[in-house]
Amino acid sequence: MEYNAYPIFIIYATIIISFILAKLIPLIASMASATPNKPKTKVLKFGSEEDVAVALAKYTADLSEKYIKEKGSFSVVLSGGTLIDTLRKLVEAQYKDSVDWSKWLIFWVDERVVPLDHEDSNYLLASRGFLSKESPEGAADDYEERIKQLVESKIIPISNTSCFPKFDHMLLGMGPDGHVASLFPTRTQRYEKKRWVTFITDSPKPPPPRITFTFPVINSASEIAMVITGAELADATKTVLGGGGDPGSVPLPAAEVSAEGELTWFLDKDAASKL
Ligand SMILES: O=C(O)[C@H](O)[C@@H](O)[C@H](O)[C@H](O)COP(=O)(O)O
Repeated sequence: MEYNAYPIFIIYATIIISFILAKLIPLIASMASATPNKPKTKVLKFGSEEDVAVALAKYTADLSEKYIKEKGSFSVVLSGGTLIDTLRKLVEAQYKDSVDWSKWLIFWVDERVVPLDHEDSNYLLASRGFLSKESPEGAADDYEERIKQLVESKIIPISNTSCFPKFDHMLLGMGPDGHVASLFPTRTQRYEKKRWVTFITDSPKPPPPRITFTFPVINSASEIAMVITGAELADATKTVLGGGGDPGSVPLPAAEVSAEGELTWFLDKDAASKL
């Protein structure tokens, strides 16, 4: 009787193919579901504004060391308002001498179009606590032109993803209405998609004339810290982070912030009280 090895071969082949498929299918499924480079968001809750200030100083000093080691400079974009005071720990002894300030490139995410010595100037606020122009439109054009010069001289890179300037670290505040920078819920500047810097002449938050980075620039940053302290921000924080807000309503500007690297929310107990 001729021994037919054919069925045995089929059985072995079926076993081997089944084994390979059992390994491959989960791998293909995980690769298909993986979201390429999905930016990360972290929410850190602290007991007090003082605790936020301590953590924010360490976070910023660590990023400063990382980026200066990687690229020889550290481009930092600051919001105005209470953020500057919450950065106060960075100029205390622990970091004052260890941070390589000479490699920092400091920018403002927005500025009030007032003389640099005006009480409302973010520059004055930062130059006091931490570091004016013709029209708001002219100031916006000037600021954008200066950033373009820094991009041309390769001091500020362009994001390969967005083709907008890519800052290392942005520190943003938020208003009770959910605005960030000078991008307000009820103003059109929040929808600007081409300009790097735009202007507003009727800011709901005084003073009315301001210039501001646009969302394409903000969302091209490597790291963004949303520094949110105080009970007056609890509602907006809940709307953005706690799934609040009316279904179908236009998201708050703060909800549209994303970083190409990591977005970290620093909340004190009061701001996080409704989460
Ligand atoms: O120039 C500004 O006013 C800021 O850039 C603005 O976006 C600020 O960060 C928020 O309004 C929060 O301000 P406070 O921290 O002062 O509440």
